[in-house]
Amino acid sequence: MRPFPRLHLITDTRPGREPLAVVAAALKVAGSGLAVQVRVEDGATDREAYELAARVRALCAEARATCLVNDRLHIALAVGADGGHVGALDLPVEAARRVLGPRAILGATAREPATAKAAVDGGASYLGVGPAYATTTKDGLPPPIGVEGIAAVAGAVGVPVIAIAGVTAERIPELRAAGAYGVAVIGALSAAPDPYRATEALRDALR
Ligand SMILES: Cc1ncc(COP(=O)(O)OP(=O)(O)O)c(N)n1
Ligand SMILES: Cc1ncsc1CCOP(=O)(O)O
Ligand SMILES: [Mg+2]
Repeated sequence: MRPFPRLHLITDTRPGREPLAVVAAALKVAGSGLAVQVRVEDGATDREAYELAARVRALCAEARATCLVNDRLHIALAVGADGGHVGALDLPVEAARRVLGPRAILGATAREPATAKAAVDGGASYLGVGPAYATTTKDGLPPPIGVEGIAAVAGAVGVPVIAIAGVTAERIPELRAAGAYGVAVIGALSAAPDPYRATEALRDALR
């Protein structure tokens, strides 16, 4: 079985972004060390989400990388993704586990130890923990929990903690020192002038 990836790239489908080009560049660098999470804007149709997920899934399969789908678990199943990710406004973790089945990868969002433990008890196989730092990528987030918050969650659970929000290559050492297994990024790759080079920097910082 592949080791669980430490670098998670979440697709950026906002206007002007090029999610598939960014995914292709990141896969060239990180290959099986990458998980790509297909995330579309709330207003996207299921058809749009399916078409993007099917293309990402094919690119991931070629590179032996992990493919996850955010929120829309029927699309994860439809494209044969490796799993999905749910948060507080999505299916409850237990229900998500029933939908995906016992072997799928299931991520859940948590920002503090109690919800993290409940998610693991409900069947989460990894946790997306944050916001670690401030970010402009997503509106309406609660205040950042910082490396202390990451450490509190990482110390409370036995599944991989993936730190999210405002993550850069420079911040990876302190996140790893706090107990994060890996990181999830949008802007660090999607807004990079050279996503290939930016993936190299993230990958090297995670080694
Ligand atoms: C790895 C990872 N961590 C957290 C999230 C956020 O999920 P959620 O809280 O459900 O918010 P949306 O991404 O659905 O807007 C994530 N997607 N991935
Ligand atoms: C989807 C999501 N959920 C919490 S923060 C976030 C976006 C993180 O984006 P960035 O890596 O650009 O800060
Ligand atoms: Mg969600």
